[in-house]
Amino acid sequence: MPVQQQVDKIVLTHPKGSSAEILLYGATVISWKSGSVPNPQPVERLFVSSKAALDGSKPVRGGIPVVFPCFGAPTHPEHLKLGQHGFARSETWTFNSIVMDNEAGVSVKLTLEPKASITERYERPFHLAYVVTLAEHQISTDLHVQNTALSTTPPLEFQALFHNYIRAPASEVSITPLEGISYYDKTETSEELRSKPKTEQRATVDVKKFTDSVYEDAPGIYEVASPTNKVEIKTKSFKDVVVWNPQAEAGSKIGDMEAGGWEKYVCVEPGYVRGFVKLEAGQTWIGQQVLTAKL
Ligand SMILES: O=P(O)(O)OC[C@H]1O[C@H](O)[C@H](O)[C@@H](O)[C@@H]1O
Repeated sequence: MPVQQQVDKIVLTHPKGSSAEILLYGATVISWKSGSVPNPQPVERLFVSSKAALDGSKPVRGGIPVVFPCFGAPTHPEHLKLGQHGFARSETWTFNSIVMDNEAGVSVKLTLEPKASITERYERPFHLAYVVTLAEHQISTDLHVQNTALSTTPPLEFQALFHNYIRAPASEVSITPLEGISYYDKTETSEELRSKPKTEQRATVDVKKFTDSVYEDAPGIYEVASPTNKVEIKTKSFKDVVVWNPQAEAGSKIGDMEAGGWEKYVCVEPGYVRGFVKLEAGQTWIGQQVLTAKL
């Protein structure tokens, strides 16, 4: 069966051999196994910590967590009761439907609407739909945000981001093309330095040291390359991208990170995180990424 509905997750299987697993908790993609043109045998492309909780007790340390409506600690007045990265990654979504099931792609839709656990911390009405589509060498994730409020209310203001943990040796991985793009360095020691933009000088960005960089107005198409995995990330409506690897310096302090886990991945996270999307009542915004296995 190309779409298998289990108690806690949806498993997608493509007729050409690729597969994906989506946890209903957080709509988190926790596995994407894909071959590529040069290497047709499917292999795991995402990193999930062996210490990650998959039982809904906390956001998943790995895969593709969905960040909404705030990135990092909340700054918007409507988000102040929310935790880091908002609520989308820590709520259980509903399996809505199979969108497509053929050789071109196997696609499902999950949804999230206001419920008590959300409305006690966040008052704005919204409808989220998340469409995950698996193709032979690709997975795409589309987040549809609808402002379901009455037309007299002010726009819905939010941030959104896909927190991709791409499996790759951190000592060898490079991310391109970010040269010349301005970024905010969250590893800096003071708020003053963290809020001062720097300009990326490197033709290829690496994560050999603790890295937490928010690139603003980035190209929207990236290559994450290492000797064992190469993934292209093509995005729509996400003007920013975050590159994060904690290395031992910060990684050893993360409770659900396996020992040395930071050596096995890089997070390359397309998002709209500098400023806010402003969505008028009745309107829908779509943020999208397509990940393509290239090696
Ligand atoms: O530990 P989490 O809440 O999952 O956040 C993990 C990381 O997410 C992003 O990459 C942020 O830029 C980092 O500052 C943060 O440490």
